[in-house]
Amino acid sequence: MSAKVNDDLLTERRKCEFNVEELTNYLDGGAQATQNRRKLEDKVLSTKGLFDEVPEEYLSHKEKYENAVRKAVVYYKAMKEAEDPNQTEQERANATYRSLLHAAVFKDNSPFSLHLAMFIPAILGQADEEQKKYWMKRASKMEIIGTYAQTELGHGTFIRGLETTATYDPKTEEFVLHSPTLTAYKWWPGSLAHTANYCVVMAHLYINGKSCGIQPFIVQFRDEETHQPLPGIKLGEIGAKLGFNTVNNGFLGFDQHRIPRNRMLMKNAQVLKDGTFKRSPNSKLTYGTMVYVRVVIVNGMANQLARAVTIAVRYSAVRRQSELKPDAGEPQILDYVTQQHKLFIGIASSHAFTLTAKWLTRMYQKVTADLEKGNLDELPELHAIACCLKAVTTTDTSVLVERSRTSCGGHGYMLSSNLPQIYGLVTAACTYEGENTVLMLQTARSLVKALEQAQSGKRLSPTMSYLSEKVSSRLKWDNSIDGIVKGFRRVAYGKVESAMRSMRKYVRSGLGPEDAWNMSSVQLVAASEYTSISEADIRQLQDTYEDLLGKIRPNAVGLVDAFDFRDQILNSTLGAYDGRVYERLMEEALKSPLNAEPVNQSFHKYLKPFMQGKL
Ligand SMILES: CCCCCCCCCCCCCCCCCC(=O)SCCNC(=O)CCNC(=O)[C@H](O)C(C)(C)COP(=O)(O)OP(=O)(O)OC[C@H]1O[C@@H](n2cnc3c(N)ncnc32)[C@H](O)[C@@H]1OP(=O)(O)O
Ligand SMILES: Cc1cc2nc3c(=O)[nH]c(=O)nc-3n(C[C@H](O)[C@H](O)[C@H](O)COP(=O)(O)OP(=O)(O)OC[C@H]3O[C@@H](n4cnc5c(N)ncnc54)[C@H](O)[C@@H]3O)c2cc1C
Repeated sequence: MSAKVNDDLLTERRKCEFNVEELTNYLDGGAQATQNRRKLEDKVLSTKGLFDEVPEEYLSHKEKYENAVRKAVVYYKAMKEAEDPNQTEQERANATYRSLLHAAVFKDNSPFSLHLAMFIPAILGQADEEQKKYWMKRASKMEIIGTYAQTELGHGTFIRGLETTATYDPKTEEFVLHSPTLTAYKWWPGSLAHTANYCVVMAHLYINGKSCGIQPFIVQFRDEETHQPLPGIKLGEIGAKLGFNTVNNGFLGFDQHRIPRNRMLMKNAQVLKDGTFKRSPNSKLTYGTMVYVRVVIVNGMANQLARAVTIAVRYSAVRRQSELKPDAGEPQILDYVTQQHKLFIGIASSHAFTLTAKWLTRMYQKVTADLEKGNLDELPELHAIACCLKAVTTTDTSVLVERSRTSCGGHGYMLSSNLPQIYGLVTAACTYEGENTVLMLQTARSLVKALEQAQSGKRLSPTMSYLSEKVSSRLKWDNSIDGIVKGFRRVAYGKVESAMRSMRKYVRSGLGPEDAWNMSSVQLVAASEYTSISEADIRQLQDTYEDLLGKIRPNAVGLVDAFDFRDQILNSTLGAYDGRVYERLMEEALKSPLNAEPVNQSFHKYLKPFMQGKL
């Protein structure tokens, strides 16, 4: 096997200064977890019918979807069969997330993703015990396929502005779902168009003409046998997109569609038979499914970034270009410090996101356990932090994946590199589950509140306590980890304080608080830094940084090998373990349908008559 591996990659692996397997074990959560994950991958990836004969990119829009449904079914069954009964559910989930197994099957994404990522979590988080028992029995076996239908044509961010109505009719003990306008149509939910037959719909509840806020309802919209849309349902697909083309995002309108009373998910708020409305202890609990997915996204970004950077680093070790020194031959492009600068930050960020995701997941689990006991104290903090980390990790990942793509030059533009598709997946996350600017502003809102509390002498939660630390305006720069953290805190404090000062200035000038907020919102999102780092500090930091790039250089291939993605999961001509980049590019090019015949019919139909002046 090693005879086939590219020589440069072999040399890189010999040069590596650390134990790659140890890092892999660390990422998996132990040596046993690595073994379990690899066993799962062996089993699932040996399943027949899981892979494409014709590359996904050469299929039509309709064929792509149909092929994705075919593969989703085979993949789901393979995953079920590969389940190890001796493992806990958490261990199985960890192995699945870490391996990114689905990426071996879908270069895009699965038409079942919303069922697993949102429909089931919405039932778990929003249904009462009886409802949970009934619906989970069906949903967990996929007897029904569901999605999460919140966003409408007219409103995504502003949930309180949703127009779909659910009007309670006490006579029949039913809710009447209705889309009063075009902009009330549900628009975007994945799987909605042709895959799912049920969904959790977020709609504005009215009882006796009185608004009772946005509530979740479980709605059947297709017949379970024929899959035909039910009466009162208007349904379709929203069309081609930058990515997510196999996810089957759809639209859905209701025309006075009736559902029984027990289809409102009633864990938090309830409607009794006679129409009595029992309020939720906190109206924001209805937004719980989104908080959960924001937490999951952070880990998803760490893995997708690791995948992109693995492809780009391996390619950069194989690719030789230009000259560094006369007559020294063409160097590996990984030897250019600019290339290291583009890529090593991706490796580091992936690790940072992995650790952050672990921390955030623990926080989520704790707050959720508290909520079950009726303690809502830490919900605002979880919301603020999940918003911020979702926004920061998706923004950074998009930038770093795109940088990985362009760092591969022309070959990174090829769909066969898989980098454009990975970009399509991660950039979507900047918008879905809360548009990033909007989420940053949610965090800013909590920070401003916290600073006000700090200034009035109140104690802050641990994650925001830096706002009450006494900070001198002239920080003495220190390049240690502690020093850098202190520097960040100083910058963060400065940003919040400056935004707050700006808001107060606008209020003093006569603006209302909402307008003052809007005027200061650029500062609130990315306020200018009153940082006290001097030019000399920056120069020193830059030297340290270049030094670090040099230290990482011999370990770069080892570091990405440690992510331990199989070739099938990387799904890339540029990133395979053996580095046969050029051979794979040619093999894939030959799969283009245009290469099936030496002369295309368009020559005789259009080009020849055109070139001969006969057209
Ligand atoms: C394979 C791909 C590669 C990546 C892998 C990733 C792996 C995982 C993903 C798997 C695939 C998933 C596929 C895609 C799924 C996308 C699904 C969607 O987009 S579904 C659609 C997703 N759609 C969205 O995400 C919509 C985004 N919009 C929103 O979330 C809200 O409307 C809002 C938060 C912006 C405002 O809400 P509004 O009601 O106007 O509230 P106000 O501003 O007036 O603030 C009032 C007070 O409430 C507080 N508070 C607010 N929220 C919460 C909370 N959750 N909790 C607690 N508190 C909360 C707030 O702090 C404030 O407190 P205070 O200051 O007064 O004390
Ligand atoms: C791939 C993909 C999959 C999706 N899947 C689903 C799904 O399964 N189910 C579902 O229900 N939805 C889904 N969505 C919808 C998604 O959740 C929304 O698109 C998202 O919440 C953003 O809302 P919007 O499109 O209304 O953007 P808008 O809110 O209209 O944003 C447009 C611009 O306005 C700005 N803006 C809006 N409000 C403010 C504000 N208060 N302050 C400052 N700026 C503001 C934003 O920053 C942005 O620049 C999906 C979206 C995508 C792209």
